Amino acid sequence: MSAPLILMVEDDATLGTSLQQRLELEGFRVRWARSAREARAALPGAHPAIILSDIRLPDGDGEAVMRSHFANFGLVPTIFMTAYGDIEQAVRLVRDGALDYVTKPFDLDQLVDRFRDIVRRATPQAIGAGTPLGRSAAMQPVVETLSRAARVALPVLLLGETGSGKEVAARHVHDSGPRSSAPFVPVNCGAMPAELADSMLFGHERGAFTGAAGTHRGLLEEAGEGTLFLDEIGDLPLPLQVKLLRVLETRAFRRLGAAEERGFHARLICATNRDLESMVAEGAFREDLWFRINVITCKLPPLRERPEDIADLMASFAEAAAKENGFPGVSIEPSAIEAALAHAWPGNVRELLNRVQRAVALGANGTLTAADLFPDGVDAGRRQASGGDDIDGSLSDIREAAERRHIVAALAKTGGSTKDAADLLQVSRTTLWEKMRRYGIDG
Ligand SMILES: Nc1ncnc2c1ncn2[C@@H]1O[C@H](COP(=O)(O)OP(=O)(O)OP(=O)(O)O)[C@@H](O)[C@H]1O
Repeated sequence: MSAPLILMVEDDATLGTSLQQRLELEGFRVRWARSAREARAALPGAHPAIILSDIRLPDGDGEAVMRSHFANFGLVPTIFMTAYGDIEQAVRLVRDGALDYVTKPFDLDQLVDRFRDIVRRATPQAIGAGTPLGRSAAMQPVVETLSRAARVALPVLLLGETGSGKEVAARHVHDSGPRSSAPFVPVNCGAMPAELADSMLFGHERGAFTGAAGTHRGLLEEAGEGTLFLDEIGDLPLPLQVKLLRVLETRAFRRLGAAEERGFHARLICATNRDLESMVAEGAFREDLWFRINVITCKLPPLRERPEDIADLMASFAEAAAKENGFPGVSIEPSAIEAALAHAWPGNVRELLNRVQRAVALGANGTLTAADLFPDGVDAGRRQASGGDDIDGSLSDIREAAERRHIVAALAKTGGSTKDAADLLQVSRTTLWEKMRRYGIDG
């Protein structure tokens, strides 16, 4: 795969040069436009993974460039660079579809981390049918429901906290079913600027509105016979909820400005971390749409409720991160697994992935320690896990939780061998089996 392309729009030669050098060092390709005119000329054929743009340009502003590009070619993750005083404009830009803005002078390390995250999220190869969703007891009913869902074309609604793996689950359903060779089209409903949302979803004909220079296929059309994944469906504005409902009822839609209808053939998967039922009760989400999308419902458990998966995920994230950084391999210290098991993971699998990637990239000697994983302090993680200074649970609850964590860590260290884990824990294999059964740990 070629290096991700960043289209940088910046008229300041000094800042532009240092950004270009640093980004290229980090493995990105950079195309540098020094004015609004150059950006407009470069954008249509460039297909950048990310746009990094100054707001004020000598011959215009980045805002106008972004709007016309989004209107004609769809959203591209865009980060604006602003000087003090442009903040109001930057906030408006984010509301209109830009991903974020940074205030000059900004921290380049953080910007590079952000870019990596954007590229990773947009790269589907890390997930799919081949991704083990999890071996834990809490994930088993989820895996079964998703496998059954893959075989039928009914709508699926995925619920769960942010970062718990809803998009991974959606791709899994798509990749495991008969539509796997057709497109999987993810749409972040929360990130669609209101005035472009119609055109992004349904497409438009040339001249359908000011600025519509050519025809544009919308996301419904892009999905073809594949899967349309509507992430953050709870953020879909009410007028669009009405339009989506009509599409689901008639299985047809119309491009903006078009006379004829087109068939909608894709399978629908929706996801949200919001409480749709309460939204329905409050009138913020249409009940009829909720009935339509809520056919097969599946709740992804938060990572803290599936501790048996933590060691597996750490191992696979560490291996991938080592490969990405050109390291021969990484060994994970038991203390790191212990610390991970004690952490509350408010950001779920995404937080684990980010922590492991950072730990592998910055750690030394090919070993991942608890301190690498929690540079902010292992104790901070523990406190969160146990709910601050509250003394919660009896002594035996706490002893059992610690015993369980220890067994999971030993099994992870021995690659699942109960014999070696029993040796490590200095108990008989029978004792180990009994405890595994009692704590619901898979062998
Ligand atoms: N089983 C898994 N195996 C590998 N990676 C995973 C797994 N589950 C989640 N991830 C990774 O964790 C991150 C978050 O997952 P995902 O985007 O699916 O979560 P989400 O619930 O859709 O989050 P949000 O609600 O914020 O959209 C992604 O980088 C994803 O690749």
